[in-house]
Amino acid sequence: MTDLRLRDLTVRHHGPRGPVTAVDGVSLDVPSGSTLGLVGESGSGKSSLARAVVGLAPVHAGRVLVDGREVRVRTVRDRRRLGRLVQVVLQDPDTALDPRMTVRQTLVEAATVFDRLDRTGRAERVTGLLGLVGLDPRLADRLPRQLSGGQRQRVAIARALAVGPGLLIADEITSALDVSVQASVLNTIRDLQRRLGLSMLFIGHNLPAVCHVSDAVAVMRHGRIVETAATETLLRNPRHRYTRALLDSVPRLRGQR
Ligand SMILES: Nc1ncnc2c1ncn2[C@@H]1O[C@H](COP(=O)(O)OP(=O)(O)OP(=O)(O)O)[C@@H](O)[C@H]1O
Repeated sequence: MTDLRLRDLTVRHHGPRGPVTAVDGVSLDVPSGSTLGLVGESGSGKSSLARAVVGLAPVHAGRVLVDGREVRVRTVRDRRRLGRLVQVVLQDPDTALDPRMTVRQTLVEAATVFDRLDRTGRAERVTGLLGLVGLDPRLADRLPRQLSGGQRQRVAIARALAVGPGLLIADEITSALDVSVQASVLNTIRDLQRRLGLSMLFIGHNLPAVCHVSDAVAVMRHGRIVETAATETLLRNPRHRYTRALLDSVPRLRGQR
């Protein structure tokens, strides 16, 4: 079990036209074993926040705390050490997976980063991981291009789980998928989070999808958090007008309330 806390986190990129403050003094908590949703429109800074947690975007100010300890990713060794606790799954499985590696090779590579496994152990781990994400073990010897988008995303999730992390950051993991498979991938990630007792930061722009998997939701706009509340509370009684606007732009959700 792993908890994540951000304190006054500011992320600043150095763009061609000068510095861009993508995340502006954000504080949030992902308590151990729970899911915090982070929702906001494109460009609100969600990915910059996620990337900063794992050292892929520059922390300009503020602190990232994992299990109460401040994280500073400066070296490959730092990133490796953090990877044992925190794994990220990104939007596009096509670019995340190596096209020349079979599913088995991808999963074995991830599973043996920290653990030594013999032949039997490797085979068992691959089967176990595929089962966890709802994939048929017979897909193990396929290449990514021989899988559907949804299957590829499940492989990316399995790879993230292979090291046994305590915290998963899911950044728009269903956005690139066909609408027809989005719900099943959402359900899979929600079940996994519960079964494995993972902590999760679930990032998306689709409020119903984010609410579906999250215990609490933080709403982000222009690099700032405008509202954080338990999911039920946010849906029933949104306080910020931007949250209300997000809710009102989803007719299906309004029908459900
Ligand atoms: N590497 C970078 N260099 C310069 N500017 C960047 C970089 N990455 C992001 N930005 C800028 O930071 C701001 C926030 O972007 P970010 O991708 O974090 O938002 P987002 O909410 O994740 O949006 P999206 O869902 O479209 O990815 C935007 O103005 C974006 O143009």
